[in-house]
Amino acid sequence: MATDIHGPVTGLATEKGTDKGTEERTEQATGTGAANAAAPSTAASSSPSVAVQVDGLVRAFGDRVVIDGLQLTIRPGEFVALLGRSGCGKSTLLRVLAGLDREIGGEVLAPRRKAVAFQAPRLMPWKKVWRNVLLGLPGRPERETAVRALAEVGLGHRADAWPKTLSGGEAQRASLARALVREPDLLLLDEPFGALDALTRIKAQRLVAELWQERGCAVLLVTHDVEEALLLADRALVMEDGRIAYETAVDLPRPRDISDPRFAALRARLLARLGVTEDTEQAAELTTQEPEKPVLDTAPEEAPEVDNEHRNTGQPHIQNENQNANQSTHQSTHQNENRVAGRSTNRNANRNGTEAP
Ligand SMILES: Nc1ncnc2c1ncn2[C@@H]1O[C@H](COP(=O)(O)OP(=O)(O)OP(=O)(O)O)[C@@H](O)[C@H]1O
Repeated sequence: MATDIHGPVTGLATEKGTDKGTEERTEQATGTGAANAAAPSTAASSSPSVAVQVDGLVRAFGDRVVIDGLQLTIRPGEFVALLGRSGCGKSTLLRVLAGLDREIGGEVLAPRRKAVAFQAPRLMPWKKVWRNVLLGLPGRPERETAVRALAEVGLGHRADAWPKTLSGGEAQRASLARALVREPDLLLLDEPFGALDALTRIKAQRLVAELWQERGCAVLLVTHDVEEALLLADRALVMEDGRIAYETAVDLPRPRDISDPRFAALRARLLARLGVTEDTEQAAELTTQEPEKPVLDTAPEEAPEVDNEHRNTGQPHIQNENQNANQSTHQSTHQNENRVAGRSTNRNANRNGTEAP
């Protein structure tokens, strides 16, 4: 499975057992920028309460500091949405977490098993769909492994198709199958629905919600869509000035209903925070009723249990408000076109005939 070590300094990856505990498949990377790339590696730490821990992350391109002392914690199984204005560094952060960018400062702790799905499905046109799904997997994975993953996203019947014969939604699902086949403890999604039409997008959101609930992995979803964030996530973050400037728990029952006044209130508040609200007065009123929590001014009520002697950077922790959000049980994910992300133990039983995108 995924074994890449990220960061300019290699950390020690641990794989203590064969069970799926995220805490036992965690890797750490530390760095203080390219200048310190030869610093000694640190031992990987593990904690049952943390899937991702980022302390003081810095990423600059030339003179331009895009990520500037960022702090982030994601719990195992937590679904987090990352919002922010274009160019604020969301994809850069995701690439760091994915281990695709090593020129960093600060410390990053992430599961060894992680997978990324981008907005563009990035399928190799000269390989059949099932071979695309297995791309990059170590060993000699069997076709059946790919077919199973494809079946999970409703594409089992297209295993032998060529990528160019897939629709946009099908290609995105194949990309998702490629991520899932890695059995990630952390699934990184970079605007995966951005290129899809509205209906396909809704179906794809449902599919991701169902897969998340079945798999139980932590998810970080980069999106520009506030509603999408609120439909899917336990917690929504806003990135600004190279940091997580704001976060809010999405403490709403699933499946979410956009007509729920609490949904509307959260939406207005997030839009206001992003500076794109159409109704500034309403947002201001809502903000007054329930004040925003600027992350960097918030005392850590529940500091994540990170057993890491290198973790004390003296920077404030991110408060996490979503202890139980992904533990709630729900009946169906298809009650309403505007509802997504219901928990089901039997996905097929709850699809109510609705096809995946
Ligand atoms: N390899 C690179 N070299 C130089 N600059 C880069 C590189 N990658 C990203 N940047 C710059 O870093 C900034 C953040 O980029 P990033 O793609 O992370 O933003 P984003 O928040 O994901 O934007 P969007 O929402 O538009 O996708 C941008 O100004 C971008 O131009």
